[in-house]
Amino acid sequence: MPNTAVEYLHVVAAVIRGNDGRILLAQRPTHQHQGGKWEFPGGKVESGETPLQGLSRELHEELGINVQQAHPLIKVRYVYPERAVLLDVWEVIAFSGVAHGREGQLVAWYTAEQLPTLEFPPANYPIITAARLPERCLITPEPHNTAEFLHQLEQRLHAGIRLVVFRAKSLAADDYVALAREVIALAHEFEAKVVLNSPPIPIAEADGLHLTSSQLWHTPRRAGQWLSASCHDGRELQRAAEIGVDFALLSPVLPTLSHPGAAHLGWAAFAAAVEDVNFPVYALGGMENSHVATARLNGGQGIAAIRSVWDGV
Ligand SMILES: Nc1nc2c([nH]c(=O)n2[C@H]2C[C@H](O)[C@@H](COP(=O)(O)OP(=O)(O)OP(=O)(O)O)O2)c(=O)[nH]1
Ligand SMILES: [Mg+2]
Repeated sequence: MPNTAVEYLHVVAAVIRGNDGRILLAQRPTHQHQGGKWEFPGGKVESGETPLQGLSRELHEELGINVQQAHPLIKVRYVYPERAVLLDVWEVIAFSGVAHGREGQLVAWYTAEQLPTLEFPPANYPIITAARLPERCLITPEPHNTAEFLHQLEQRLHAGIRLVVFRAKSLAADDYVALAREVIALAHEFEAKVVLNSPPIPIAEADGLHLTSSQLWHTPRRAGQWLSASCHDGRELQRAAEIGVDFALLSPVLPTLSHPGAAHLGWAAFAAAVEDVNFPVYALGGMENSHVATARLNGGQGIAAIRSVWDGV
C-alpha cells in the first residue's frame, strides 16, 4: 500500500523498444542520484505537463528522439533515504530520430532477458519484470488429449503467445509433471515462459510457480524462479505484495461465460487495486484480445485468459 503521508516525486521513464525488440538504456551520470547505474531514460514531470508530455520532452532532451507511440506500462513507488519517487513507466513503441546520449551519457540497446544482469537503481526491479512480460498471458484449458493439447499449444506459440500458466487440475501428479516438462520444452523453443500452477513436485526448468489465491496464505517456496499468483480483490493483491510476488492475475474483471451472473470487479476497481501495488498485474475474467489496450490504460500489464487466448489467436 503506498504511504500516503509521503510526497512522491513524479518521474516518467521509458521502456523504448527498437524494431528488433531490444530496449534502449542510458547510464545515469555519476553526479546524479543513483549515479553510474543503468536507467530507463526519463526524468521529473514539470508542473503543467501531462506525463506523456513530460516523457516526450525528457526523451527529446536526453536522447534526441520524438515519441510517436507510447502506452502506460507500470507505476512503481519507491522510498529512497533521500527521496520518494513515483516511477511512471511508459512503453515507447514508435519514435523518430536516432537515439544518442545528448547529455554525454552512455546509451546502449539490450534484450529484455539481459536486463536482470545489469545494475539498476533498486526501484527498478518491477520495471524489469514488466519489460520481460508480454501483454497477453495464456492460462491453459484442461488437457484432455495430450497430443492434441501440445499441438494446439504450439499453434498459440506460433501466433505469438509468450507467457503460459500451465494448469491441469484433472491430471494425476506423475502425468502433470510429464506433461509440464513437454510444455516447458516446447515453450522454450519459442522463448516463451511457463509458470506452473501448483506442481506436485518442483520442476527446475520452469520459469515460475503460480499460486492460487488460497495458497497465498502459506509461505511459498522460492526456487530462483518467478512467483506469480491469482488474486480476486485488493486484499489478496496486498497479500501477494507482502510475499513478494513478481506478477499477479486479478479476476474477475468482467462477467465471464462460465459464471455469467457472478459479481465482478469492473475496470475502476481493477485500476484502484493495481495502483496500490508495485508489480505487473494482468486483468482476467471476460477478457478478449481487444481488451489489451483497456487493461493497459487501467494500469495493467495486459490480459490473461483461457478461452479467448486459446481459441482466438
Ligand atoms: N529516469 C529514471 N529515473 C529513475 C529510474 N529509477 C529510479 O530510481 N529513478 C529515480 C532516480 C531519480 O531520483 C529520479 C529521476 O530523476 P532525475 O534526476 O533523473 O530527473 P531529471 O532527468 O529530470 O534530471 P535533472 O534534470 O533533475 O538532473 O528517479 C529510472 O529507471 N529512470
Ligand atoms: Mg533523467
